Amino acid sequence: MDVKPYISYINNKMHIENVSLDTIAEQVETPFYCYSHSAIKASYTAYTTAFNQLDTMICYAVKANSNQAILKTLANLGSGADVVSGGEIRRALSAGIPASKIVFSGVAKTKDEIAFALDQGIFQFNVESEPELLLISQLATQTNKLAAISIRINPNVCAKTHAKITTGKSENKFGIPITNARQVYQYAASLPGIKVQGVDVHIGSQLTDLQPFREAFAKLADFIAMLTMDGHDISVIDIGGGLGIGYGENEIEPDKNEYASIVKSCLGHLNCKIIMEPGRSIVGNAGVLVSSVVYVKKGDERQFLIIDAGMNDLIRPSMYDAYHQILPVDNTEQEMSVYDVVGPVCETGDTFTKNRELPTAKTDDLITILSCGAYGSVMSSHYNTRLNAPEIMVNDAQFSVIKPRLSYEELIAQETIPDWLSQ
Ligand SMILES: Cc1ncc(COP(=O)(O)O)c(C=O)c1O
Ligand SMILES: N[C@@H](CCCC[NH3+])C(=O)O
Repeated sequence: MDVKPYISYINNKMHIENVSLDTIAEQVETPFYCYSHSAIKASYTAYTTAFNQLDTMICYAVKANSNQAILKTLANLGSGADVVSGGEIRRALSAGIPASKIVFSGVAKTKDEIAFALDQGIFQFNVESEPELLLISQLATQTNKLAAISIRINPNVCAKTHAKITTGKSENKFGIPITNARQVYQYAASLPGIKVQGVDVHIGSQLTDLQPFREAFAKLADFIAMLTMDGHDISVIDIGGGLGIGYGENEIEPDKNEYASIVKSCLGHLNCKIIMEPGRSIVGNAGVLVSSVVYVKKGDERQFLIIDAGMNDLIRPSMYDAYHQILPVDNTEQEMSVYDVVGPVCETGDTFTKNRELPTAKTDDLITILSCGAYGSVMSSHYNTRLNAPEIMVNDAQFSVIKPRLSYEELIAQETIPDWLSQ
């Protein structure tokens, strides 16, 4: 029985590809993240297939999951990287993604980060403000470099997604309002050390309705036509990321072919290189979080399934009220119970779901939280001095630990007590 591509029940045990999750749990201990190498490859390839009629470069959004093994998987497929910090540039380079395929987004690029990116020779800066543009120009001029830039346009489009991950409305901090972007392009063209090569847009994340993309890309096409009339040579269009995934059971995912045809119909006639920055839609459904039941606690009104993964491991439910499917690793239990699934952290918000009907569970049973490959491990913390959930990658019948669990000693050793405090 297939749960997601490359995640299925074989002999009543949930498997990622051909490895049973309980086999991994015996060796690694819960909680842990587990990713399917083949699922990542399949979603990347779905993009290249859908976009095969356009000149495209996929720059995987590193923020979604920046583990070196994930980046290496994508580097091997030819992917570039969309990065938002000097740290992410270093991660991408270290996994073998060449600087010539790196685009640098983000509203707060610092002097050091810009200098490093210039030094490495990245493909382009996606500029988000005038002061940033000036700083890039100054740093490029000082080092005799030419910085290729796109300006991120804020098209003031409603992305119809969660308010906390909407980025293309005028009240959001991202990009330059489309209403004054034309002047900013003129300003950019007047600056030394700057090569204006493109236009960039990213309106939000987890978009399941494609209409907002159509709206944004149509605005972008008109805007590019105006830039061309103004004498700018626009050869690159960065359409950002944002394509959503199915989190619910049997939820239909937005179709990549339909997305590609929208891009083609809105922007194809401009004959530019199309950059895209997908994150979640590459890794989101390729990963799960596996956890054990610690206790089943009966309250007056509710029954709590207390598990050993917490909001420090996966913050999406507490932060965005995000829905994640929860399934047992062993699916033989037929009886159902209603639970609030909660973690060990001392916060009421450490709740994965409320009133969810799940197979009746007991201490030590393994459960899986699905769709955790994106914005899972990368957003985790050590809150409550909890050790990180290790990350595992499965490839067919083999699996490898791609990030180990730190020990308590290693965790505590990251801090120092000043001499003047020691007695
Ligand atoms: C500039 C930029 N590009 C790409 C992404 C990746 O988005 P997603 O993971 O929704 O594809 C984000 C995150 O929303 C982003 O801010
Ligand atoms: N962290 C968000 C996505 C943010 C996208 C980054 N621009 C999530 O978990 O859904």
